[in-house]
Amino acid sequence: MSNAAAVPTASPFLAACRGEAPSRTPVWFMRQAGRSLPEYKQARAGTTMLEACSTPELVAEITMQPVRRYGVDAAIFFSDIVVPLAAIGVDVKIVPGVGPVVAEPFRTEADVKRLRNLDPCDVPYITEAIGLLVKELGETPLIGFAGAPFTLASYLVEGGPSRDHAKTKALMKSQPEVWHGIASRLAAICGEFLRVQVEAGAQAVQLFDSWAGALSEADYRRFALPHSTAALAGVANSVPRIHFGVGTGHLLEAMTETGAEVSGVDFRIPLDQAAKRLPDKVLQGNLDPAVILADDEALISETDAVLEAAKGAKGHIFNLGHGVLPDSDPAKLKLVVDHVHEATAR
Ligand SMILES: Cc1c2[nH]c(c1CCC(=O)O)Cc1[nH]c(c(CCC(=O)O)c1C)Cc1[nH]c(c(CCC(=O)O)c1C)Cc1[nH]c(c(C)c1CCC(=O)O)C2
Repeated sequence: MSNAAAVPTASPFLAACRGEAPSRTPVWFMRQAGRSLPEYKQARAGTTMLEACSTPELVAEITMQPVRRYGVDAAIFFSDIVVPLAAIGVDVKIVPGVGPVVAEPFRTEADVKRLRNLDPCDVPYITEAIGLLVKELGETPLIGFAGAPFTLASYLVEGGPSRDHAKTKALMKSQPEVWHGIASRLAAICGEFLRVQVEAGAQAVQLFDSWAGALSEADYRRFALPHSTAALAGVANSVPRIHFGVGTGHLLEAMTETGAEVSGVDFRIPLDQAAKRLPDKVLQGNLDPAVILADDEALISETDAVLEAAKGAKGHIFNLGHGVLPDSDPAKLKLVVDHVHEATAR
């Protein structure tokens, strides 16, 4: 049984996710916990990212930091998309300033078998951290998340971050059965990772297919969509599901076929255009993260432009169009939260 029912629908974030009229437009930020916060740097000192992610008290503390500071309408669980891979024994490290690096890349039939299923017993620290958070968060909902199979597979196949995803695309085209083997195992792992978080008390989930925008629509449909759909099916009919990718303007409609209730829109597509294309979806987004570094006047007018563009949508959750940049001033993020709340209070 999930604890989702215990959360009052008074949460503006959950009301918006369900397509109901919230008391104000809810706001949260992708990557709201992290390097832009001095208290984060202090909490993380002397601990690697993956160590931090498996220490429940630290996970709970870091997840709470942006909630306390900004008054956002949702917390995002402090973890990383590679945590479930590390949990099943994949030799992956998160290198500061680089990202996930995989010691032995996955490229053959034999490599498919290196991906075993995730068991809830592999991630007791996730269940424990969420238990701590549900108590501390009170009425603020917690968003669980996972990386989508394509984005995770890109790290596994390339061996690390990649601009062009060339080895991944080459594998899809030349050995589709190996590709589908890797991606379907990743879908099972992602689905289970989401399920563990929901069972522990996460009230919504976001599937990050950050790099899906690198695929043509035809390739997305053939090589990524079935696996993302399978991953999200693990938590269907239990909590609202948000689906997000970067540079995915050409995939907006295709990505909704995963069944996600909320479509995350990056900053390249105006929300009024997204609303016309996705009339049945609640939209999340999409202030350009770079605008947080602009002066206050520009920041407020760009924030208002996002709110205005979202008016034709079925529902709107205010967010950035991708993650908070490390140089962001926390005071500017606070300004955006307060402004959205004041401008939209009903
Ligand atoms: C692609 C991806 C990753 N991780 C994630 C994605 C998808 C989102 C996106 O498109 O950005 C998801 C993620 N990673 C992290 C969160 C935590 C919650 C939050 O949104 O605040 C979330 C939701 C923490 C993190 N994940 C990471 C950090 C920074 C590590 C640190 O502070 O030492 C944080 C706070 C590390 C990480 N992990 C990853 C990258 C590219 C990096 C950056 C490496 C660097 O530049 O240092 C992989």
